[in-house]
Amino acid sequence: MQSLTLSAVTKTYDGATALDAVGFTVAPGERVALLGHNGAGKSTLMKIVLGLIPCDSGRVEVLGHAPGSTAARAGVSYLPESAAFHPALTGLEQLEYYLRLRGESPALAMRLLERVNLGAAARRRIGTYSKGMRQRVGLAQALIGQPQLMVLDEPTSGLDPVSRRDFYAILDELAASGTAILLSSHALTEVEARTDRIVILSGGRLMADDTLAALRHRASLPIRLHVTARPDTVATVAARLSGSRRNGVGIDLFCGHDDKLARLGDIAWLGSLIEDVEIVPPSLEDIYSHFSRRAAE
Ligand SMILES: Nc1ncnc2c1ncn2[C@@H]1O[C@H](COP(=O)(O)OP(=O)(O)OP(=O)(O)O)[C@@H](O)[C@H]1O
Repeated sequence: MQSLTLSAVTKTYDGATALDAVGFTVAPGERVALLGHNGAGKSTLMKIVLGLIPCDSGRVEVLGHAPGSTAARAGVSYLPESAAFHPALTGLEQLEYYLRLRGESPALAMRLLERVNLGAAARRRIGTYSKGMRQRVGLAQALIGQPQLMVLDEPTSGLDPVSRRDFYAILDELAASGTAILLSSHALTEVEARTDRIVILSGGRLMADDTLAALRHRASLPIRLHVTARPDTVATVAARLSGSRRNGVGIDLFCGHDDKLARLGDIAWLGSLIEDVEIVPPSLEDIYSHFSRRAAE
């Protein structure tokens, strides 16, 4: 059974279409990134999955149940983009409060805070926390009850690079134990490395739904071969590798997937004139622009 199934989901606000026949699935243990420009429909989709708003038509199944039903809510957790907490409560008190609301033992609060690296600050008021620390309280809250599906709306905005890495390490652990994760983000570089599948929305329509490798293949964008020549050979190397672009001792060649090996052969042929070569595939940013642009055409 899929953890989340959306099929032909459509939603309009006062006649304006926010989601147009969107369909995709998230399997247990899968980490899926939901990408799209501002207004693409990401938050609308998440609200429908959480059962906060209904869709106009289509089918949504959350852990095999209707969104917002008691059974679905028991297995789903949510982290909004800017989690707001009571500034006068300590992190520990806030977590104990959420645990009681979910019918769990408040004694679990400290363990959850330690898991998100907030053990030392647990007895400080949330009003004194940084934005990153508040976001981690939000993550601790989302971990209550070992959710089977986590819905995370731009979860790493406001986190520093180390906190982001720690955050994704926790998501990896959860996914490894079978939790399905749907997260929206504008930080494409981090999503590229830390998710299994990419869903791209544009103007409420689904433009792409696949692994990064498959999207890369479909987009067939040029691959960059970055060649570093020895300082005294750069002009010769640039001339021999026709179609290249020079930048100091670096020389860039662009080629398609199918002629990559032939181009690498040309480079290898130059032997000791070359110091190094790096293969740079199109980034998620390039792929995202490709599929989003297609939507506008
Ligand atoms: N309550 C509402 N009433 C009317 N229109 C709405 C409402 N909520 C969202 N919309 C519209 O629906 C469209 C999709 O909005 P949504 O918030 O889902 O996009 P998003 O992808 O989450 O954007 P962002 O990245 O800015 O959060 C937008 O055109 C938005 O203006």
